[in-house]
Order: sequence, then structure tokens, then C-alpha cells
Amino acid sequence: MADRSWSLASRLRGMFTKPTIDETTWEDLEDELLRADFGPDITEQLVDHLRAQVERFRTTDPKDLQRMLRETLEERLAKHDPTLRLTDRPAVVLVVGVNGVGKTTTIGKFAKFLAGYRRSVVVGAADTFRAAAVEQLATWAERAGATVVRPEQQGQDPAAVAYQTVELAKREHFDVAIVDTAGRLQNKNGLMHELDKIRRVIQKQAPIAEVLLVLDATTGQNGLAQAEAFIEHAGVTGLVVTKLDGSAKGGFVLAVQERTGIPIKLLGQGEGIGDLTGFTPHAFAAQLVG
Ligand SMILES: Nc1nc2c(ncn2[C@@H]2O[C@H](COP(=O)(O)OP(=O)(O)OP(=O)(O)O)[C@@H](O)[C@H]2O)c(=O)[nH]1
Repeated sequence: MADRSWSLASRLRGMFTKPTIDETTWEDLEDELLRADFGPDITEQLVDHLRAQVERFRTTDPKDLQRMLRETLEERLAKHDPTLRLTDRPAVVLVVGVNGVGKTTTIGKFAKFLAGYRRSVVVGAADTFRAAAVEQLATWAERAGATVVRPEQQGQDPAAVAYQTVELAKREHFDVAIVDTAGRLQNKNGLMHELDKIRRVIQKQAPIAEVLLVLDATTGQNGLAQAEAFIEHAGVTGLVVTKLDGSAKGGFVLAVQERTGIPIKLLGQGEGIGDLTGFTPHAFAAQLVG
């Protein structure tokens, strides 16, 4: 079973099995929400809302509070639509994000995920500067049964690789073309310029269906600042939260969606090729609260 250390269920169990809701219930709830990286604002809103609900329904039963928390989280998580838009042929997906967040692994898992829906996939290694990065991506993609477009030589213009990837997808009628991109941030302007160019050359051939920004749950909201440039400049249409397993930061999922206003579309919960799932607010809220 997937590692669900991000779930609050075991940490909240003591609170929900008490005979009655009391003042420590609220303190404990607040502590746990903060620990889970919901952030101070959302935590305060949740606690205030639940206190009002408990008062309104005149309940002292912690089981009611548990249900109310689950429903409140589900409602807030469901405010954004997690559906991947992959109906174009080919559906072009650009994957962006800071280095080390799990971008390469995510692309491999995503190719496998799509293969499960019988979609043919071509992956373009447009992060052309590190040969090892290209090979790592190729290994993952091949494991997923996807075709790979490699740079012709190290350091080739990333936009050229993106172009060739989409061209191949069109010519050979692939369902999905996934384009990996560089994540180095030493020079933010250079990177954003490169991404712009990649987008422009792709759009000469096909619309871009999704721009997915990969975020690492272990760094949580602290890591969000690093991704700001992508959110501002890259036309991000969906978020992928990786490394949720072992993160203890389940609240990050709600916080990041509300802070950015961009829907979460995929969750990564492990290093295996099968450890990527779609995002379902109902199931996530149920697993988060227990
Ligand atoms: N536990 C866990 N580890 C993950 C997950 N996704 C990726 N990783 C690990 O995170 C590390 C970095 O992953 P990469 O896919 O290489 O990250 P990247 O963003 O492509 O990094 P660069 O290749 O340096 O750009 C690897 O050790 C992965 O196994 C996940 O969902 N859970």
C-alpha cells in the first residue's frame, strides 16, 4: 500500500475517539493542520468554520467534527477542476519545474499512466545540457513503453528538440507528446526566455494542451517561491505534487491550489513507475482525514 505519511488520520485519531469535543480538541486540530502545512491562514479559516458548524448543529460528538472536516476539505479541494485536457491529437504536454523536484521521474510515470489508458506517447528530452539527464529520461520513458526524441548533440537548442518531438507525434499519429524542459534557475530570465521559445515553436505545429508544473511536497509551501517564475511566465495549466509519500505535508495540496489558483492534476506518491495517480478531491479528503 502507498505510504500515506501525509495523511492526518493517525494523528487525528486520538481527537476523534474522545467522548466529547472540548477546548483541547480545537488546539490539537490547529496544531495538526499547521504541522501538515495548510499554512496559518487556511488553518484559521478551517478552525473558525468548523467551530461555527459545531455550534450551529449543537453537536459535541468528535465524529461529527471529523465528518465536517472531511466535507469542508473536499469542498475546498473540489473548487478547481483536476481533469487533464488531452483530447487534441496529439495532445502536447509541456512539463516544467525546478531541478530535483521529480520532473524526470514524473514524466516516466505519466507515460506509463497514459499507456494504461492505451494512449501512445512520445517523450522529448528538451533539457539538453546534461547528457545524464537525457539518458535518465530515456530510461524511464522506455520502461513506460514510450518513444523518445533525444537531442542530436549535447546542448542542442531545446526548442529544436521540442519541435522535432511534436513533428514526430503528428507524423506518426501519437496520442500524446510530453516535452521535458530544463529547471535550472541560476538565470531566471534565460530560462523563461527558453521556455517562451519552446512554446512558440510548438505552437507553430499544434496547440499546447497542458503545461504541468511539478512541485515537491517535502519542501511544501517554502519551496513555492522557487516555482513563482514558472507560474508567472510559463502559462501553467496544472500542478503535479510529487514526493507526497514520506512528506507529512498533506495540507500543502490544498494550500498550493488555493495560493496559485491552479488545479492539481496529478499526485506522485513513490519512486516506482506506478506511483502516479490522478487527483480526486473526494478520495484525497477521505484519506487525509480518515
Ligand atoms: N519518494 C518519492 N521520491 C520521488 C518521487 N518523485 C521523484 N522522486 C525522487 O526524487 C529524486 C529526483 O527525481 P528526478 O525525477 O530526477 O527529479 P528532476 O526534477 O528531474 O531532477 P533533475 O534531473 O536534477 O532535473 C529521485 O531520487 C526520485 O526517485 C515521489 O513521488 N516519491
